Amino acid sequence: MPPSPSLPTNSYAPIAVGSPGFSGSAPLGSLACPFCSCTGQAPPCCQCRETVPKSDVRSGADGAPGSSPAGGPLRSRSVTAVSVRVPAKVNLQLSVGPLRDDGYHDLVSVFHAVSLFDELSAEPNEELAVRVEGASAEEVPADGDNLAARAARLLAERIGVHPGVLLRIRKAIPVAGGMAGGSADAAAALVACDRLWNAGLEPGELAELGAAIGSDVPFALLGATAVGLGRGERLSPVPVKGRFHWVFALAEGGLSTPAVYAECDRLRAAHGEWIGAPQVSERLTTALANGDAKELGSALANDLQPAAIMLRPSLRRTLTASRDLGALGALVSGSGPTCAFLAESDAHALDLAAALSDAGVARSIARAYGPVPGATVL
Ligand SMILES: C[C@@](CO)(OP(=O)(O)O)[C@H](O)COP(=O)(O)OP(=O)(O)OC[C@H]1O[C@@H](n2ccc(N)nc2=O)[C@H](O)[C@@H]1O
Ligand SMILES: Nc1ncnc2c1ncn2[C@@H]1O[C@H](COP(=O)(O)OP(=O)(O)O)[C@@H](O)[C@H]1O
Repeated sequence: MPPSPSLPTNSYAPIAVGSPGFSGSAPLGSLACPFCSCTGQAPPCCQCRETVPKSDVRSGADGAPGSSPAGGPLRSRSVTAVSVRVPAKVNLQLSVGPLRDDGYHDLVSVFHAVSLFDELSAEPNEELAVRVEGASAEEVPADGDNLAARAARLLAERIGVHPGVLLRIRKAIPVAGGMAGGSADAAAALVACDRLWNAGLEPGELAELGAAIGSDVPFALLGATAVGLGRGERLSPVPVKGRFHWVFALAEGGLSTPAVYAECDRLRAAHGEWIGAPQVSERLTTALANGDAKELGSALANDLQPAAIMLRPSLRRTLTASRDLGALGALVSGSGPTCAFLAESDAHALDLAAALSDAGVARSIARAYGPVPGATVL
């Protein structure tokens, strides 16, 4: 793990990765559900049982709603296969601080989990093995370099078992698309293997292992909407009212995350920009709390966007087209090259998706809504 970062000054008290309070802890000192704006109950609350489809509500192997997806009570019966569904993310705000000595940047990253899911199943096997299928499977390593395999190995080392597991991954999240698909699969592998091997780790312990794999893995475990500080791994849930509707323009080929960060540093140096500690946008968090899509659309911001456009100039056309077609907001998702567009409603998202498809500015178009829960045992 990289050394502890200096924190930006804002009102968010991050949940320490590794603490038992990692999952479902509340921001701003109140007990709040991360899926909606209610403050009276631990999640899932009465409200999101209504607003989140039943299949999105976290459930344990016994199907009891509300039991912890990542961890949960140690089970004594042996498990033969575990399937986990895990969402993609879009960064609603991605503010990048100066380059740190360890090669990372301090961030304010407002993560938002959306209903575009990879699925991973884990079953006993003699050795650690990976099979990948689905969209762009050929671009994903099917060996020990797969982030899911690395996560399973790390968990096995931690609990002292042989990593005998076959991981089957069905990809729907674009590869190297800025939607954290690899991190999602690593999170799914942690949850699945924890259950398969009866490890019973606390959600915070899984998050700590996840952070050692990649900065975005703890969020893929937590899901919903959360502010990530440090390198993005120190999370605080953000209250959201209702649901937001998104259209994603998937690009041909990916962008390398380290290359985009390096280009961001290069552009800043070339412009002689002074970079201070990033701050959470109150305008954005207020829009989320109020369920105000119009306001959220104009508060979206990504410091990596100029770098992504520099490395992939065609993204400028994609973003411009969406604004012309009436999106409430548009931005590059994380390090790109996927672009995210906010719609007013489900019907508006359908129209926007059709118009973007006709405009021919993307390899393919996907629709999704957020927030949704993190890695969840099916
Ligand atoms: C940019 C973001 C936005 O959420 O994700 P993507 O959009 O690519 O999915 C993240 O910061 C990516 O997180 P993740 O993909 O887990 O990155 P890591 O494996 O931890 O780091 C890969 C590399 O990205 C750079 N990096 C990552 C995180 C960070 N806070 N500062 C950095 O400079 C470093 O060069 C690092 O070596
Ligand atoms: N399970 C996985 N799914 C996707 N990519 C993976 C996986 N394991 C390793 N990778 C590698 O990680 C790189 C980044 O992938 P991904 O997480 O999808 O992108 P991003 O960091 O832009 O969100 C890919 O180029 C791929 O080589």
